[in-house]
Amino acid sequence: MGYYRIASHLRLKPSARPSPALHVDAPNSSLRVDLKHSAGGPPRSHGDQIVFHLDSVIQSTSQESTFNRCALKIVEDVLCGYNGTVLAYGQSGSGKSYTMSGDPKNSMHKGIVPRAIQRIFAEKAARPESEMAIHVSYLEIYNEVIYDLLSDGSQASRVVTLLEENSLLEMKGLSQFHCSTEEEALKYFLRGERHRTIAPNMHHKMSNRSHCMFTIYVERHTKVRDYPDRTAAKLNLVDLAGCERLKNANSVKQWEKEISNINKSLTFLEQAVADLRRGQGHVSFRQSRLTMLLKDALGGNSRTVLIVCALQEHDSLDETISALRFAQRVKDLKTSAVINKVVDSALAERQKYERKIAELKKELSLHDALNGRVGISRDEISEQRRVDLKTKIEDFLREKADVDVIPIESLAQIKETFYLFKEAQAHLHAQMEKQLNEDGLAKAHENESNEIDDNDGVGELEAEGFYVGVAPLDARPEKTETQMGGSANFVPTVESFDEKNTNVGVGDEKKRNAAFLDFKHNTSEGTQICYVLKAKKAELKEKRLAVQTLHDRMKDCKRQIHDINCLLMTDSQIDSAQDQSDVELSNKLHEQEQLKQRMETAKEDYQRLVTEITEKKSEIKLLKKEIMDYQETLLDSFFTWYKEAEGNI
Ligand SMILES: Nc1ncnc2c1ncn2[C@@H]1O[C@H](COP(=O)(O)OP(=O)(O)OP(=O)(O)O)[C@@H](O)[C@H]1O
Repeated sequence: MGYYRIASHLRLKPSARPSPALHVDAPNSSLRVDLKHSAGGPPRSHGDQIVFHLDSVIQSTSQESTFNRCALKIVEDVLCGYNGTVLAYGQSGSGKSYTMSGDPKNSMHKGIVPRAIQRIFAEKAARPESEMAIHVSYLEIYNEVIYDLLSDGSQASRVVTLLEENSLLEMKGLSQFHCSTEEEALKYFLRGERHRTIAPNMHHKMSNRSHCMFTIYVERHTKVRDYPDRTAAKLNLVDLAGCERLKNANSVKQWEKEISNINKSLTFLEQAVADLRRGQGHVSFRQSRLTMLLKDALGGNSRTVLIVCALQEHDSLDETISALRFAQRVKDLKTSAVINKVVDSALAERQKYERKIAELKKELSLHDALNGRVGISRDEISEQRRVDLKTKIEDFLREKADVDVIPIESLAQIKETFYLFKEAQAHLHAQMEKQLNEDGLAKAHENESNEIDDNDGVGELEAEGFYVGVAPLDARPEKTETQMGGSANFVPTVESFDEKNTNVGVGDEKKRNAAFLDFKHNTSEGTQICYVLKAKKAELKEKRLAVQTLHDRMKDCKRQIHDINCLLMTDSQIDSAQDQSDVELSNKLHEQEQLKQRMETAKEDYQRLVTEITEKKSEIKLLKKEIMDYQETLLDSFFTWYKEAEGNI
């Protein structure tokens, strides 16, 4: 917050007959009044004079340079976010309205208000990167009542209620209008001008009988920054009613009341200024509407300029001196203006918590230091720290002798430790999965090659003759060097049949087949072997069906493992998002735990099924071997029986 002195300018209305008492020293911004010429009272001695030092003395100056000298800086300040006030003060007819309003439609004679509007809209056009919202309001204080000059209703409906809460003023009933263009703002200003209370007096026909305040509200939003800059400032342009001597006024009750109210409020204004100059703790701003409205302009959040308008005619010398005294007093006042930032409540809340967190961290580190816990960090852990921690966890998991415990250092470290454990577990899981898949494939391959075609039909009779069938691959004997060409593992082929039965010619085939059927069904030996063979084949069929069922279950199990694995992979991706709450994290961990349990169970089932299938397969293998042995026995027995029978014949 900075303190700013109120600038005080004097504008003298051009006069054909200026008082000889007034001596302007424009370069030194001063005015000397020779009191010996002062109207009224006894003549003063020759040396009586007062010199008033101001910020500038403006005489015969254009409206444009008056604006540039007195008001431009304030308007620029408003564009930067400061509140500003330009106050025109002076006796009736001294040129206050000319200075503030002038002739708004005439480029040469337009006053401060239209020029301020022009400057603000020029800035809006020149800075497209800034969003500017401009509103206006216009009020007057007439006989101590505030009226909205922009409202078209009856006088009663235009009354504005002034409320004060926590030193902040609220004007209930004062309309504000948004203006998109300079013309629009000017249109509202002219509308308000038409509603002002005016009456003729001895100085001129259009004397303003009220204090008027035209306010331009500028809300600015700079878009280029990360954190947007929003300012909301207002420019109060005040045209005070002129003080007037009651004896000069036409004696009409209405006017007497007006003049008395105007003079009273101006007296309160002077009192407030005097209190402020004396640095009095309590300043009586509440004595009038005017002082309440000008509280900030005189000592609060505003950059303020006073333009005292004065007449140079000799018969107005007393009023001019009193206006100059006022200007001199105001010049010493200081205000405390600040840039009016619009607070983004969400941002403010965040900043508040950030500050709170920083304070708590400081408190914690102090607490740690007092308890001898040195080197504990509660900040996010660094990348290097993470790598170290990972190595430590890996050593811990490998049960390295020197890492039997991971010391707790901070909450962030505990969280990170959990993540790293999870990462290690996921890695282990992926490895196991890979291994399992490899094993599973190998086993499946092995199982497939172990498949036995039980439709070999060895020893069965076909319609056309004796069917020796095709032995499955695994039914073939593993040929060793010594076994090459041997008959230990007999495979019944036509050749081997012939080999066993060299005496049986091909031409006897029909006879032999009939004898084989006879042997199987009508001899006790053949019937017995066939009975056992049939039972063994039934058992084989049953076992194959069981293997098929186990195979189906194994496929289901494999699918289940794959699905759970996919879920676990998805979860681990979600987990990498850092912005999860503790509750979400705990739910996620719980879900993952359940998935892992399901995975364990599925894997156990899978292993059990693999074992069962392997066992069943070896049983089948044995059974097939037995069947083949029985088939061979059947053939051998048949040949023996057949030979004997042939011999008998
Ligand atoms: N600097 C100036 N140059 C030319 N004309 C001026 C100047 N100042 C004032 N006038 C003229 O003097 C007349 C009175 O001025 P103005 O209405 O501004 O006085 P005022 O102080 O506002 O009076 P009141 O308080 O009674 O309303 C107007 O006709 C105005 O054009």
